[in-house]
Amino acid sequence: MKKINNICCIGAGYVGGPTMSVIASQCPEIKVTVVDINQDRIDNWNDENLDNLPIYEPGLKEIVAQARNKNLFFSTEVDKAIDEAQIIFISVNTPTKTYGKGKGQAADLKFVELCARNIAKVAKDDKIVVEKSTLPVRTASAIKSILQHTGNKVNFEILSNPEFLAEGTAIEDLLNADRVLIGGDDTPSGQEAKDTLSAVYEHWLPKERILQTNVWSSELSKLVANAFLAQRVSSINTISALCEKTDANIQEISRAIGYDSRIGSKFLNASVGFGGSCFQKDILNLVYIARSYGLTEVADYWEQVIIANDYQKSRFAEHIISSLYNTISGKKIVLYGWAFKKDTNDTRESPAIAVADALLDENAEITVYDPKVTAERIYADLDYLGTRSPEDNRRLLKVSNDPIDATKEAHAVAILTEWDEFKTYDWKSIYAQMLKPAFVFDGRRLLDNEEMASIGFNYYKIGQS
Ligand SMILES: NC(=O)c1ccc[n+]([C@@H]2O[C@H](COP(=O)([O-])OP(=O)(O)OC[C@H]3O[C@@H](n4cnc5c(N)ncnc54)[C@H](O)[C@@H]3O)[C@@H](O)[C@H]2O)c1
Ligand SMILES: O=c1ccn([C@@H]2O[C@H](COP(=O)(O)OP(=O)(O)O[C@H]3O[C@H](CO)[C@@H](O)[C@H](O)[C@H]3O)[C@@H](O)[C@H]2O)c(=O)[nH]1
Repeated sequence: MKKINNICCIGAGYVGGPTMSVIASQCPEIKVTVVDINQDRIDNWNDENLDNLPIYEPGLKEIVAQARNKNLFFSTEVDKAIDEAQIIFISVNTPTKTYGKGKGQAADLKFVELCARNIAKVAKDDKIVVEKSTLPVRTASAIKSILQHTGNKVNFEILSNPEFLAEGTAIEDLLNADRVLIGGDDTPSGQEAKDTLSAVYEHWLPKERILQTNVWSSELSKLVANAFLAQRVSSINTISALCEKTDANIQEISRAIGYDSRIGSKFLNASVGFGGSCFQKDILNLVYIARSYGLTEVADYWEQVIIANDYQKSRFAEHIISSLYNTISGKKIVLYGWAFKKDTNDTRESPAIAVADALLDENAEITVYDPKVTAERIYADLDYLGTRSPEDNRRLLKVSNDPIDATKEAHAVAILTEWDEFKTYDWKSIYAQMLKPAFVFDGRRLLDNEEMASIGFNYYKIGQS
């Protein structure tokens, strides 16, 4: 088994940055270089002020402070890092395709292919190439084909090592992973590569948690894990709609079913819908793959998870509109939270974007407060939808840094992210300065019904009538 002292990771994003920071902090003898073509991102990773790191994750800046410029480096010198590394992680983005065949469903693999071509061009000695990005099943064969046709006699072993961290808990998830999955060929050199990568993780994780499979099982397991998790959220969210009609309480239902050890209690929190860069993208990809093999029933089954999620977001927006007497034109509605979940500044596929867009369609005057998301990001998310002009988005939607001041003369507050600080606000003072009747629409089930009602609010909690 090879002794590893040099690792490179292509892609300094939400996965590459935290994952490599943890590897560097746990493996002091290994030099870890994270490279990216985005100069701004790399500059931010190298910023002396650790509050300017491009990603916010609890515990991340402490780990970066400990390892950066010792055995952890961030750089745009992609070729040099590839050349020096024994293991190369590919951790670039694999978004849903926005063009051509598979548009709107298949994963766009152009960035991954560019990495493979770059590795093929630069490598002068044998390398282990690790798919860290989430990829459709059988992508490794495309990477292998590109790498094996370089004619430079370099031997490449391709491994699949999907990442299971969740944002907001990335460092904890990495340090204490339930499992690490490593897929590779069952040949002697494939086995050696799997063991070599396994030894890196064994610096801090027990060997039993490192699972080895063939490449295809590993690639597909990642899509399936996300599909199962998202399915639970959609399942509980569909039942939240039924609860609102029947006087049943979704929290009591989650508790009642979660006590069944076969079902388990996690991922049963009803919400305004799931967001994040992964769930929707990976299920769409699974649906696309199933359809491409002619498995229509399989594809339809999983597609329903996305349809139910879209329904939950629009149902929430429609409830706001109907509660405010079917007209919200010119009414001030404050959105608490824009990130797709708490403790992250990531807004990709955040349900807040869809809810805001639906309210703006009705000419509401929106004010957004999020403790970690910038105004620039919020406008970029809305402009990307192309529903209305950037000028209209800026005219109708304002971003505030003061969550309490934002509620002055507001008709309603809608809670869209479960930031802990929302629970600590003085809701009596908020009530005092809002227009009456004052409404709170709680899409994250954060606040207490009785307390909110006793203050005087018309309080709606998703999943409860
Ligand atoms: N975000 C998550 O929580 C998460 C968790 C598990 C898995 N994943 C998967 O990991 C992969 C990466 O996700 P992410 O959220 O880190 O993406 P990201 O967009 O945050 O980061 C990707 C980075 O790759 C860089 N890049 C693209 N092409 C490049 C090239 N040719 N050379 C150098 N750099 C290049 C981009 O500039 C960007 O900084 C995706 O496949 C995703 O599905 C994400
Ligand atoms: O009971 C729940 C649990 C989650 N959510 C929502 O579901 C979304 C996704 O949450 P979570 O899974 O915690 O965050 P992600 O960072 O998207 O992580 C998922 O996607 C990653 C990218 O593939 C995987 O690595 C992780 O294992 C997987 O949990 C968020 O909008 C949550 O608010 C709910 O509404 N109710």
